[in-house]
Amino acid sequence: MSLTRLHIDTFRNISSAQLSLGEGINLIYGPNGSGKTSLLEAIYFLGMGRSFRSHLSQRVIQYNEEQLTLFAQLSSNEQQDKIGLRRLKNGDIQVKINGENIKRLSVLADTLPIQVITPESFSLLFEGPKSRRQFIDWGAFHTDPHFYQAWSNVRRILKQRNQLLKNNSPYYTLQVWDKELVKYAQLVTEIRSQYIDSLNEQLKGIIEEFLPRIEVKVSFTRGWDSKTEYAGLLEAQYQRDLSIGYTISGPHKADLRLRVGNVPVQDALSRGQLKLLVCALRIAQGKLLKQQTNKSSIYLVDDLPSELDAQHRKLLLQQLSDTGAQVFVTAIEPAAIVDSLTTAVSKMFHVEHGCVTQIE
Ligand SMILES: Nc1ncnc2c1ncn2[C@@H]1O[C@H](COP(=O)(O)OP(=O)(O)OP(=O)(O)O)[C@@H](O)[C@H]1O
Repeated sequence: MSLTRLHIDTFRNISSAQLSLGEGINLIYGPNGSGKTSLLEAIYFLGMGRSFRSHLSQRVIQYNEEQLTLFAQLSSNEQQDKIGLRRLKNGDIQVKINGENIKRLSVLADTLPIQVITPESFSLLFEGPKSRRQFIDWGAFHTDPHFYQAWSNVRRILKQRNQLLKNNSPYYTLQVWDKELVKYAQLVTEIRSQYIDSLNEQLKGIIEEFLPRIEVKVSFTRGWDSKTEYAGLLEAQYQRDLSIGYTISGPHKADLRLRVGNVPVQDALSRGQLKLLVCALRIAQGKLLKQQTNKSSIYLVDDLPSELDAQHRKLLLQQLSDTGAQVFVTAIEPAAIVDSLTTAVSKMFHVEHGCVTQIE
């Protein structure tokens, strides 16, 4: 699966661009502040309905403009799909797939599985559990059709439950919610756990390439003590939950644990090694997606040369090529990427002051 065409209108400093894209590696180069990351961000926005840089979506609309428009043509297994997205300054978002209005952004995410590797990526390991949970849930969402609904239900029920706790409601009023919560929490946990097991299998060979002789263990914590039954725990923790007005344990507290021996990776690996580990995790996700669903990810790789030495840059590009995925990679100088590739670049784009030109 790959994007064959991309049209961008009034997105950050890109006023207008109509691009014909290549299947393998698409190299985007240009000076600082030219709009390279904005181009990657536009692809991400089209797949997720939000930015990977700013949580304020209106920031991506070009200054003094009222809206942004994105359009892409997607080719997968003989099928051609057209995706259009318009985001207005007032917050409205309109999405169309093959001319049909789409109400849920999850349909977009399902259509375009996007992976991002940026200089900020390694925060996955350092920031709070939210980004690590998002990492697990990206895989759970794309590989299990039941995950999205089960996780949406968990979040909805937790919201109701927390409201009841804030209102000092007696336990029996929570019980009916808890029954449902337990059911969906178990399903979410099962899917996440299975996903992490499969990911570990994929990861072994990839880590050997990226971090030879280092044994990284990836495990999953469900968000409550694994020896305790969730229903009983919710009842036992009712007074505590009531005092803080919030459900303290559950799948919303799940986390990914990454260790070398018994030591957390952030204390055991160098900064560069941590970045390689994040790359390995992303590649493993892409390979697993392909294996389990026959879908390919689209990789957005920002500012690669500044992050890795020449040998590891080569290794990462090789591994990305091996996934068969479409890759968009940015650099200030094209040589930094071209010299690290064993295969030819599929398409090359030069960006300057928001103007994107294809180099023949
Ligand atoms: N909403 C907006 N409207 C217009 N221009 C914007 C908007 N938001 C950001 N910009 C400008 O867009 C430019 C492009 O930024 P971008 O991060 O895409 O550049 P880049 O080529 O990736 O740079 P670098 O190599 O330094 O990472 C910046 O100069 C920024 O000031």
